[in-house]
Amino acid sequence: MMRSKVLSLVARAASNRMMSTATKLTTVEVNDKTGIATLTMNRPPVNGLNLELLQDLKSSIDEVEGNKSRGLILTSSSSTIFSAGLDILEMYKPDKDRIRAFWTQLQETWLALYGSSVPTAAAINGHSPAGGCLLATSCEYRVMVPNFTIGLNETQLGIVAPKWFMASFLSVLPQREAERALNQGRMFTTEEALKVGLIDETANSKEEAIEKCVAFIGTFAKVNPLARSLTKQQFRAADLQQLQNERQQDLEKFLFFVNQPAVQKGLGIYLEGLKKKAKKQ
Ligand SMILES: CCCC/C=C\CC(=O)SCCNC(=O)CCNC(=O)[C@H](O)C(C)(C)COP(=O)(O)OP(=O)(O)OC[C@H]1O[C@@H](n2cnc3c(N)ncnc32)[C@H](O)[C@@H]1OP(=O)(O)O
Repeated sequence: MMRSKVLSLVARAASNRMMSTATKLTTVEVNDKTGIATLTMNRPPVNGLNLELLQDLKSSIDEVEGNKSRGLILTSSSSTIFSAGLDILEMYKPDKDRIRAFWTQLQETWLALYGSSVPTAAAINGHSPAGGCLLATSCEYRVMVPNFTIGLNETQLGIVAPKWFMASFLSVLPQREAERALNQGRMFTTEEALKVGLIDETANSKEEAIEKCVAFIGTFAKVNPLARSLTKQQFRAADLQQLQNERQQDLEKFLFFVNQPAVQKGLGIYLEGLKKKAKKQ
């Protein structure tokens, strides 16, 4: 029996970057029986990671860290999309101040999720390109529903994944597979992702994916929580420290890159393609 405690009701949804409405973008529900928190992204239509969703994700992760949950499961309220990755509208013809806040928030959210002290798992119940894959690979375990795709497709958009995106990817895949997939901007089907080790298990539904994530988190039931979390943090310390040390340079590098006319042009063409495809459907 699940007592649904909505711990994080967050405001400021913005499907248009200038507009804010009082919609919650993430919810956290803690299961009374298992003590495990399910963090659900809820920014239709595709859980595009804009500034507000990233802020909400970060505060939800902080909440889970603070409420003594036994683990965190990240999932989506959509039936077909886990997350479409970064909201391209944040990067295309960007507002100067907002894009700084956006990238800084992305860094903070990644540091919180990748460095989380609680066991983390992703129930990937839909497509998970780019930033969506970053969130999934920041977790310790991934269960994915069939007929979707996952991967870091940045090169397909003419952009370059930063080092810390690569670090998350490399924490899951061997260097050779990771390098090839990133260079190709490859999107893996669920089956391909399982074969290569990008995901750990498949499940036939979101519910089953969550059950499998719960079972993974349950494997730590008899492990000392402090020893477990310190061990995890030691494994991840170098990646986390590298971004901490280079946060300002990473931001400036991103701003320089994204403002290049050729990059702006590429993003514009990519967006146009997405919109045309959406209209045809
Ligand atoms: C130096 C920079 C480093 C940056 C590092 C990371 C970069 C990223 O994360 S960039 C984002 C990369 N993401 C993608 O390439 C995914 C693009 N989207 C898709 O492939 C599909 O939308 C998806 C498979 C996720 C879902 O397909 P559908 O269910 O068929 O939906 P639609 O394609 O019809 O999309 C609906 C609606 O959403 C808009 N959309 C989709 N993705 C994005 C996005 N990432 N950012 C902004 N907007 C997005 C799409 O244009 C449609 O809009 P409307 O036409 O207005 O309805």
